Amino acid sequence: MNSAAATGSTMLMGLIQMSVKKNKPANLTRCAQLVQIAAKNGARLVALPECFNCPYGTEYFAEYAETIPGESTEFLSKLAQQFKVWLVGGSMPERDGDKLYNTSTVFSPTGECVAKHRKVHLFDIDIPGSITFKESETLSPGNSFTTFNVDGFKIGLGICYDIRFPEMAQAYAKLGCQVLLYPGAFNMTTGPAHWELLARSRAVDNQVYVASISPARSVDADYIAYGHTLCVDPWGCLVAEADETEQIVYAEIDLNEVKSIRQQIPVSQQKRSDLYQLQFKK
Ligand SMILES: NC(=O)CC(=O)C(=O)O
Repeated sequence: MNSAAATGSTMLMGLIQMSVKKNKPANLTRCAQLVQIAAKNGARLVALPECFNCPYGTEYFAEYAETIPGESTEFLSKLAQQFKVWLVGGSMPERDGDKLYNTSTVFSPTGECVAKHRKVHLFDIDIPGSITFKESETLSPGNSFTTFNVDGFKIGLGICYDIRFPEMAQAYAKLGCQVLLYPGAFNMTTGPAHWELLARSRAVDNQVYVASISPARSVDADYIAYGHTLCVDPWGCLVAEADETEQIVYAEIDLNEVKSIRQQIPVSQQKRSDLYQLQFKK
C-alpha cells in the first residue's frame, strides 16, 4: 500500500464516457451497467457525462426534460444506493415550471441528493462555416455555485461551457475545493482545440484536480461529441484520458498532492489584492 492510501488521502474516480442514444430507457439501462462496472472496480465516486439520458441538442431538451426529483434522478438515487458510490449524474434537461435548465445532480451512497447544479454559462457560440449553437434558445441559466464533500475532498461542480470561465473555477478554489468536475460535451471543432487545454489551465490556475466527462462520440448524432474524458492533476499533468469510444476512465486523486503543490508554489497566498480581486456577488 502506498503512503497516500495508508493515510486515507486518496480516492478513485470512475469517469463514465457513455454512448448516449435517443432512447431514454436504453440510456438508463446502459448507465446502470456502467456504474456497476465502475463500482466493482473500486470507484468511490462515479461521474456521468453531460446529457447522459438524452441526445445533446436544443431540439431535444424540451422533449426529454423532467422535473427533479423525477424518473431519472430517482433512478440515479437508487443506483448510488445499490452500488454504494457517490454518483455525479452528469447532466440532464430539467423542467421547472415553464423554464428548462441543463442540470447536474449528485447522490450519496445512501441515495440522498446532496447537490444540484444548473449550468451557469449557456453555450451560445457562432463559428461561421463550422458550428452555431444557442442553448439560450431553450434553456435558462443557473445562478449559483455548487459544491459538495466526499471523504475529505471538497468538490466544485460545473457543466461543460462553465469550464471556459476561469473566475468560476477560481471561486471554487477560494471556497476550498481541491477537485472540479465538469460533465461536458465539446464538439469536433472546439474539442480538439480546447478540451484538454481548458482542463489543464483550470487545474494549474487553481492547483486542483479537474475531470471533464464527455459522452462517447457517435458519428450518427446531430451533435458529435469529442469524447476524450480526462482527469488532470494540480500540476497540470494528465492522470488519465479516453479516446472517443465508450469506456470508463479511472483516476486516483490525492489530497496530499494538492497540499504539496500548493506549498511548493503558493500562488493563492501571493495574489495582489491591492491590484485586483475576485468578487463574489452571491
Ligand atoms: N457544449 C458546451 O457547453 C461547451 C462547448 O462545447 C465548448 O465550450 O466548446
